[in-house]
Amino acid sequence: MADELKRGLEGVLVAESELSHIDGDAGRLIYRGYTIEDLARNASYEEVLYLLWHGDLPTREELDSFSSSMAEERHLEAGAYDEIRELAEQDEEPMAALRTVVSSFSAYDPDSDVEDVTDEDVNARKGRRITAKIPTALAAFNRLRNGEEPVEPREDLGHAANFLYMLNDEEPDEVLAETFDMALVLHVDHGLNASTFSAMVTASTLAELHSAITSAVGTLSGSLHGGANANVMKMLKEVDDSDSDPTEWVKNALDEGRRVPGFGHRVYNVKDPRAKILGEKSEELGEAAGDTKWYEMSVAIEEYIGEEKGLAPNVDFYSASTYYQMGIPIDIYTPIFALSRVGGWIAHVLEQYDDNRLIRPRARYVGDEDNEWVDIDER
Ligand SMILES: CC(=O)SCCNC(=O)CCNC(=O)[C@H](O)C(C)(C)COP(=O)(O)OP(=O)(O)OC[C@H]1O[C@@H](n2cnc3c(N)ncnc32)[C@H](O)[C@@H]1OP(=O)(O)O
Ligand SMILES: O=C([O-])CC(=O)C(=O)O
Repeated sequence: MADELKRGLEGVLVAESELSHIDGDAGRLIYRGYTIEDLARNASYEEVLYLLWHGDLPTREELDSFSSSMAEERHLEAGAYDEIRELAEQDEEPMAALRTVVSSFSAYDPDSDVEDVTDEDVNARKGRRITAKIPTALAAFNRLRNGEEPVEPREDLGHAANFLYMLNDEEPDEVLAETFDMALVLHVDHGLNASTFSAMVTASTLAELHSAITSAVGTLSGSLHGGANANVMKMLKEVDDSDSDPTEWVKNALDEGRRVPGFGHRVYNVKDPRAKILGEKSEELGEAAGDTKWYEMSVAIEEYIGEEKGLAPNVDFYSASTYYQMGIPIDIYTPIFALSRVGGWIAHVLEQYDDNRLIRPRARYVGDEDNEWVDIDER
């Protein structure tokens, strides 16, 4: 057995996947062979979900039927609303609230007692339900913590537009709906990122889908992963409030040994292609509002860190100013990442079930050997 230690599993191949591929030197990302640029420009979130879950792009008829079957699952049971109300009253942190709610979805899932956790038809239904209900739960949580009543989902709106409608109790205009839909497409899958791997590890024990997705939500929340998008916006606001030059501010942060959120990546050695697309969106939104301050500040930081540290922005860097300009509260940026990424988690869990082997690496033991037992009263 090889004894080479790979800290953080860097570069280690642990599975075969047909879902997404990252060329980290070229800055290229594909889902099932389609470039992220083509998908972002042309496909809806539902269309990409279908591609990931079913293997091919849907025909118009297939997409209509798939989208309706998702929309039908958007509602939440009364018990789920009670739980969300309680979490909002306790002022729970949004990712923790989401993790709890996603876990509890299994209590209301009509397929939860099916014994074969790998059953494809059952998992297709469970996957649709989990993905369809997360936006409803997140929008309800956000409203309840602000003292507002939840807005019931509408089945006549797309996945992205319906979320914004439930969040704001107002149908979004076309620009907002399309921008949000594109952001969901950009975030849905990304190889074996930490949260996806976490879902796969859980599934590999033959735990069922809700457990795998709950593991993944917890893993996404950390500041080295999905949690970085909210930290980027907090940083931009801190820079703005300090009235200092963005590059001066970042220089100080780096001198203090701080990590700058939204920069660096385990796989990309160049700019993340998703950051390019989101950067353009951020600029467009700023221009439409007549204020490109956030975009310009971001560009100044990107240029400085590129020159000084050779680090490029990842997906979280420009999603921050994009969401901010859409009026989305900063502390739900990471739950929104989960709202999209759940589609990728499910796709990878289905692949895992399809060709399962328990995931169980080893650690090199560096602890004591041959200690003598000492009775408790003699220690
Ligand atoms: C959706 C996503 O998950 S995208 C990633 C989101 N996370 C962030 O944006 C948080 C900031 N970024 C980081 O912390 C890292 O770049 C990670 C976690 C994304 C990747 O980490 P790793 O592949 O393990 O790289 P590692 O942590 O070894 O960093 C390599 C070097 O670059 C430096 N570095 C990496 N990212 C940053 C950063 N954002 N700011 C400052 N320095 C950084 C490290 O300090 C390290 O330098 P050293 O070798 O002198 O110690
Ligand atoms: O791939 C990764 O390690 C992190 C990332 O960009 C993502 O999950 O989208």
